[in-house]
Amino acid sequence: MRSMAMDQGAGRTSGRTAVEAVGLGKRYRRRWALRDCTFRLPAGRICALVGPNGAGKSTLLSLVSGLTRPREGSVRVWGEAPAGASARVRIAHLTQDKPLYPRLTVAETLRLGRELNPGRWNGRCAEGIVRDGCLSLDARVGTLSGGQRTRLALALAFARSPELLLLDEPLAGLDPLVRHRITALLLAQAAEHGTTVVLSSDLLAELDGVCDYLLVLGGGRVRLAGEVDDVIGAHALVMGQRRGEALPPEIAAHPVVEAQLSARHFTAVVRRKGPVAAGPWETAEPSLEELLLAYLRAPDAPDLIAPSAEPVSAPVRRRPGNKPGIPGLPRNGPPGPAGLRGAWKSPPDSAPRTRHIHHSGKGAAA
Ligand SMILES: Nc1ncnc2c1ncn2[C@@H]1O[C@H](COP(=O)(O)OP(=O)(O)OP(=O)(O)O)[C@@H](O)[C@H]1O
Repeated sequence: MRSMAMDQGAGRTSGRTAVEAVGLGKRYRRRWALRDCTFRLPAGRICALVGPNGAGKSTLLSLVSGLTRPREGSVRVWGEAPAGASARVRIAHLTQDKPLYPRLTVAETLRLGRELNPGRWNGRCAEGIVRDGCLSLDARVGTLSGGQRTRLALALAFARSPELLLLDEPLAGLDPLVRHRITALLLAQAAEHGTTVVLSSDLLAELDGVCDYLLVLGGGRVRLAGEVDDVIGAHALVMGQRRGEALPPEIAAHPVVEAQLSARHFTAVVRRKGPVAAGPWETAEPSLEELLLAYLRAPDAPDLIAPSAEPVSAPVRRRPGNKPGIPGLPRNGPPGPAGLRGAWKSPPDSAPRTRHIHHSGKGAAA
């Protein structure tokens, strides 16, 4: 699936900036939901927005769509304030509850969409999406399944011809087959119309191959941002036989994002400072899912803002201890054996497992 997104994206990627946030913060009463959020999303990307519950994903989408105003900092969409009239027509925001009128039929819903969006309603697109899902035009929205409602909501969103589409967990609650169909629909439509998409999702395994850009939030801040390939390429997954209490020093010499030690084996995701030394262990590139899981399990691991995600208008303010961007590493270090990723899915032994070691800086497992 990765190549699918990359191929579709390649032709429409440009140097333009779709979204740029600088020091963006939102506070609800006494608590910050999002703070010091700085990143750039280039146009034409399919960006995964990932983070644990309460990380601020919905808040960020609302700020980008202009639904909510920031408490501090700024966000620009196509260089403009998102709440302004000219930016607003270029943005579609599908919130988690996918607001639709249950008493209207599908046909009435599409008619309403046309009436509310004069001059920029693509009826052929909406009808095509509805027809491909075999939705009856006479069916009442209240009787549709979750997947059918999602399809109708996406039909409304794409028919508005947005240049930026913000989707808040559009795949939640759908069965795997429907998720696959909706994802394929999303990729095809985004490719056809050149839409920049931000897709919030906790279905980590399904983001690989769909998204070519990554924004990971945690604790109300940006933890990872940039091209998926750049971010993955800055890390290594190392696994081998355990010999002692700690990780081998050659591996612990790299900043350890997360390490797991079982009775006989260790696995670690490290931020590579250079090639990982050869030794009695295997080194591979982590999959997107492995990398995301490592960061989600290690909330104190250092943030990584790739150069591709640095705003043009202002430098990224780094938290103490965080290293800048990706240090121009050669990709991949020593290659792992073929099929390693598949094998990694199951634990390397069945001994009572696992000790998670989280590091915020230099690794030295204890
Ligand atoms: N309207 C609101 N009033 C008060 N607090 C809010 C409001 N909306 C969000 N919050 C708080 O802001 C924080 C971020 O919430 P947000 O919904 O943006 O996170 P999220 O990453 O989308 O979470 P989830 O994955 O559960 O949807 C949470 O602590 C939440 O309780």
